[in-house]
Amino acid sequence: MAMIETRNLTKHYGDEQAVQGIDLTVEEGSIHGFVGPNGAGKSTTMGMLVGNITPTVGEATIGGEPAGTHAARERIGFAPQDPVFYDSMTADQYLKYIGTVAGVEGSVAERVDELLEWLSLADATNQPIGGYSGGMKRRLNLAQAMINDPDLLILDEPTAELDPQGRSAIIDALQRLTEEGKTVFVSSHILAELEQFIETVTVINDGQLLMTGPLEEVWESVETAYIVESTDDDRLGELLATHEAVSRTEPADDGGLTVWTDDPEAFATALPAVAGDAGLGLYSIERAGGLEEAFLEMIDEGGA
Ligand SMILES: Nc1ncnc2c1ncn2[C@@H]1O[C@H](COP(=O)(O)OP(=O)(O)OP(=O)(O)O)[C@@H](O)[C@H]1O
Repeated sequence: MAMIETRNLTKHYGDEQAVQGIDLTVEEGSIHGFVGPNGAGKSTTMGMLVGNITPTVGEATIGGEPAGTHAARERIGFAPQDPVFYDSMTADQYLKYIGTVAGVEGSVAERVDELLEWLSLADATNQPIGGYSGGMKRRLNLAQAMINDPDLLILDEPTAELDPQGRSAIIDALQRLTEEGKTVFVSSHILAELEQFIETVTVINDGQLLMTGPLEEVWESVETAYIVESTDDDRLGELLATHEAVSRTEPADDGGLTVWTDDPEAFATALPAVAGDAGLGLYSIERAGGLEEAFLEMIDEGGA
């Protein structure tokens, strides 16, 4: 069942077409990446899903309920990109306040303790938030989004400006959430990081949808590149350059040969055969780049 569904979702600010006719579906229990460069329209789209921004045209539903209605809002936990905390409050005080406002069922204190423990903030519980590190504030932002045990978490760049340790703590928390059956919709422009844990992805640029679907489809939508290391890369490059399974070849920046193909299966068979016939040995072959390259290529092709 779809947790998020949008049809022709559109937002104009005067002449600024921030989001233009986005159609997307996010299945329940999945972890979905929402990717686009600065100003692409990610925050505006998230605002419309949460119900904080009214679409100019089109609609969004959350678990079948129209976005912005009470029934939709109570299923969502939202962590904005730039949360505003009360610096003089402690995490404990802040979360109890949020929990009371959100009408947490049962004991607010118990829920807050659970979240502080879960997000490794228990030691800092009684320190004022003003003294927290960036990583602690991001985790607190996630905790406030989770206060009501929502089915869907909408997170706007939850790992922005974090060091690798801080990022991995957040990614770890997100993975545990999907294991519990939650749906996570997470925006970022750190693509190399997103691709480690998302299952499906939506790519937007200039307010327009470039693709939405399984991560593998991003791979399939662009040419695949491999870095091959052999006993004679120059010779291998000459031989492969004319092969029908190969689009082009180029010496790789850090040694070896980069080979682009739009038919990876045919290339996998051709490579050892071509090398073998020429008496060349193969040391290694690995896939080059990642979602980052695929994404940049997609944006270029989109004419941005
Ligand atoms: N309240 C507003 N009034 C006018 N224009 C706006 C408003 N909010 C956003 N925009 C414009 O809409 C476009 C999309 O902005 P949005 O913040 O949704 O992008 P984003 O993908 O979240 O960017 P970033 O990664 O920088 O946060 C931008 O051109 C932005 O300047």
